[in-house]
Amino acid sequence: MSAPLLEASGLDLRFGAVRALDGVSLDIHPGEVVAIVGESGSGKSTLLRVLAGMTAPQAGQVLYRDASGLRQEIGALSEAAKRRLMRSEWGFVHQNARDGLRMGISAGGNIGERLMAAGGRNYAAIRAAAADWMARVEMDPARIDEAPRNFSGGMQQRLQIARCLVTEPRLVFMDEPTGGLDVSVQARLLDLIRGLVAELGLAVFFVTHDIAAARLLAHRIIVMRRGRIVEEGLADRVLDDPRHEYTQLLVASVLSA
Ligand SMILES: Nc1ncnc2c1ncn2[C@@H]1O[C@H](COP(=O)(O)OP(=O)(O)OP(=O)(O)O)[C@@H](O)[C@H]1O
Repeated sequence: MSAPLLEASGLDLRFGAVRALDGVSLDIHPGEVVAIVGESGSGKSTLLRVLAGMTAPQAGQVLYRDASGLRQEIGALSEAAKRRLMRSEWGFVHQNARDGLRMGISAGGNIGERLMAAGGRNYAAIRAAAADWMARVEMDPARIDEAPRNFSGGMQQRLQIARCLVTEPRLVFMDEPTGGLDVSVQARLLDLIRGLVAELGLAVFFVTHDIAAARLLAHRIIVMRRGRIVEEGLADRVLDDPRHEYTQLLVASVLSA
């Protein structure tokens, strides 16, 4: 197997008396999709933010192997270096599309801006790429000049995904990417994400409450409870043969829902 893209070890983070992360270690390999599941408050979003360098852990480290093969400790990078990484090799899809879009500029501008941040300068080519990406996420490219507020929640989420993927990052973090959307919209969006992730060979960490989404998208599942990893393994194994009592409860609560 190829060397890990990202390796986290011994991550600890407390908020007062709450241990949001308690000795978390994990890794992800190129092209691997890892779902982080667990009940509300188990530390999923905190873990994602720490892995993406948005929040510093109180102990432990996150190492990232960049496109040139260099292993970098995320906590030791300057803010500018982290922003560069986020513009080029990484992407982040927020639960709320508004957190990942610029609401004041057009749909095409939202996608094109990320290409320009990555060094694109040819306006016609950027606009063509933006239109192409709108089509890839099943949006109407004729609406390229419309502002995000004109689009439904599901369409805004598609736009956020297009903005994130247009630069073909190596590693994408997704925090409940279909949370808050209607169930029918969620299903189509999950299908779309699954297709794009496979086509681009992306490595993805994605946080979800939704065991069905984890089954659909993930190769591997990490189960968190009270800031700790209680179980991890291949998605089918974890869901069909959960070993930890807590995972059994999570899976059973979905089956009986
Ligand atoms: N900035 C913060 N200040 C104080 N406590 C926090 C902060 N962020 C998270 N916590 C606490 O840390 C714990 C883990 O929170 P986190 O948001 O990571 O859980 P989660 O599994 O993502 O939950 P949810 O599914 O509800 O988003 C919770 O008890 C939460 O209240």
